[in-house]
Amino acid sequence: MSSNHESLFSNIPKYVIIVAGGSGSRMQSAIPKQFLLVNGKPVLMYTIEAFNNTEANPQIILVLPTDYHEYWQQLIKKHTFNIPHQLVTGGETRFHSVKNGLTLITDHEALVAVQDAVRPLTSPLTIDEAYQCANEHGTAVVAVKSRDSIRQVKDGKSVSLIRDEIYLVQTPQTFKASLLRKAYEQPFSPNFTDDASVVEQYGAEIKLTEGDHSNIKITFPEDIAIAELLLSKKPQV
Ligand SMILES: Nc1ccn([C@@H]2O[C@H](COP(=O)(O)OP(=O)(O)OP(=O)(O)O)[C@@H](O)[C@H]2O)c(=O)n1
Ligand SMILES: C[C@](O)(CO)[C@H](O)COP(=O)(O)O
Repeated sequence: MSSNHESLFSNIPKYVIIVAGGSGSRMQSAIPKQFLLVNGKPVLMYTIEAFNNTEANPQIILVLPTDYHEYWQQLIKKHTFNIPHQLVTGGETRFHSVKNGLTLITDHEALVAVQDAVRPLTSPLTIDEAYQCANEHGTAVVAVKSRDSIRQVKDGKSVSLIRDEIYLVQTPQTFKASLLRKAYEQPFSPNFTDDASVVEQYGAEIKLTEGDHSNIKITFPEDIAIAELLLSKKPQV
């Protein structure tokens, strides 16, 4: 990033809404997966640290399940975690949790990233590139090309799709605040599986930025072991 670019960029307020309001039903753990320990540290702390290590240096809004605010305070103390952030209560679905996070952002000129709390391997470079792209185009969704061949199953029949046209979508998903707020005023649809689908339904074009196959979402029990391995190979900042 050139210094000119950087100074232009630094004038714009930036936020990240880290959604950690889910229950992690597929993980089947005693506590929601965002609090599980990976190499001794809660998943969520890695995710917050990644954003804290960016040039963008966004204000952090953390969406937590209602019942886990006190638990989070205990974790903060135990791990002497001191990255500043604001807390919001989670909603019934990811969509509603993002909406709750957006209530804290009144600045329409800002850039807002939405990040799954359970992606502890997102790199600061990926995050900065996404803010940059959203600054230029209004939208930036991190994605990777499929490494596998793809077939679509419909009405009991499977057809091959052109692999080079298929991207797997990750987070962060970053937008101009005014656009994201308007998009999230739409009524909820079960097809809203991420922020891009909400903003696309509102009518905006979605720009993709390059992600990384290691930016995994911790979803099933085996993902904890994969994250432990990948994080142990990552240089700590
Ligand atoms: N009501 C919800 C549901 C999900 N999320 C967050 O959205 C991210 C991605 O969702 P997912 O992996 O599906 O998490 P869970 O909903 O917790 O998992 P599951 O679907 O297995 O129950 C997670 O960081 C999760 O905490 C949220 O903030 N509020
Ligand atoms: C937002 C997301 O991580 C992009 O890949 C994904 O859509 C979340 O899906 P989930 O079913 O809520 O885990």
